[in-house]
Amino acid sequence: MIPESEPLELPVLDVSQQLCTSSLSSLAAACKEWGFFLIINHGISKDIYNKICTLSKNLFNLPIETKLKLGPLSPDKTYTPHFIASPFFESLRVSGPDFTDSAQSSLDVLLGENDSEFSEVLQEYGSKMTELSKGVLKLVLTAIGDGIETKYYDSEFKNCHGYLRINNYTAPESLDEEAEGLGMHTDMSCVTIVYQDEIGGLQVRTRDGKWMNIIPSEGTLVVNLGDMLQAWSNERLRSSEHRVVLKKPVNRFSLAFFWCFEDEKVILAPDEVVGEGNTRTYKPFVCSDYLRFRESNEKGRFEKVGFTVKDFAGIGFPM
Ligand SMILES: O=C(O)CCC(=O)C(=O)O
Ligand SMILES: [Fe+2]
Repeated sequence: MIPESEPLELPVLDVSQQLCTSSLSSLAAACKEWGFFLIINHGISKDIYNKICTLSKNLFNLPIETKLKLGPLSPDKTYTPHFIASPFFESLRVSGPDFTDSAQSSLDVLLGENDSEFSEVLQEYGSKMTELSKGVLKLVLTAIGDGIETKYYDSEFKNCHGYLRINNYTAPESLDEEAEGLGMHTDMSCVTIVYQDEIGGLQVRTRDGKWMNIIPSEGTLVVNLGDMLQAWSNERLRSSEHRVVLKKPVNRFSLAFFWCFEDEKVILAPDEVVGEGNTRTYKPFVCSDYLRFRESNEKGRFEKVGFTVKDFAGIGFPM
């Protein structure tokens, strides 16, 4: 069994403030070392989480036959049933930029009717998370080097898009051993912003292989850097390896907002980001080819680390 890490001071960023040089350098260190950090004062209210949680529970409580109308064999494929990622995990995807439309079409299939309250609240959440993701990404780029954000944000990141996964973890019946709610994985995004409810269970892996608990705290969101940023930055930014463990016999709820490059984007670290005298560690690749590689590969599928962006495009890593 892998030991759990001693509690360490986690990087917390106040995103309502202009960051000073020392906060930027601790942000850069956190992004390189951990691949994640926490944010506060992000302007997303507790109220919106409660609403999404309550409304989503009604959907997850529908019979499985109904939910499977959006399952992996359906045209929409927006619902991931239990036993794909883990026996406990199920998830509904809502895609931007028109979150209302995406939520509405899922609801039409599930309920056969409109639920404007649900689609409106998801639109509000999606728009806020879009703005937050852009802001967070700009901060990360600013942190990794002078002028990087100014030079590359517009040219490289302006076509990014977001989608939301509403995750529901059913309560494990027996807790003789900790149940794995979601196995260790990396996200395929540039950045992912996660809200976890008060149950907790999100863990991030340190470079020396220890698991660090991310204790939930009201008003705090978790930012995980994803594979796309790891490759684009030539590993100056680390893709966070994380998982969810279920330690209590209760339902757990989370929202993960993925901010990603457009499918056709060719990912190649700019020379200035690689830095003089450093070796390039990734071949250029098309974003959608990597997504397909992860989906089609048993070990890379959904949530299993085994085949990641390093295996796909890392120089000196045979595919
Ligand atoms: O449920 C969580 O806290 C994390 C979910 C997650 O990592 C994901 O959906 O990729
Ligand atoms: Fe994740």
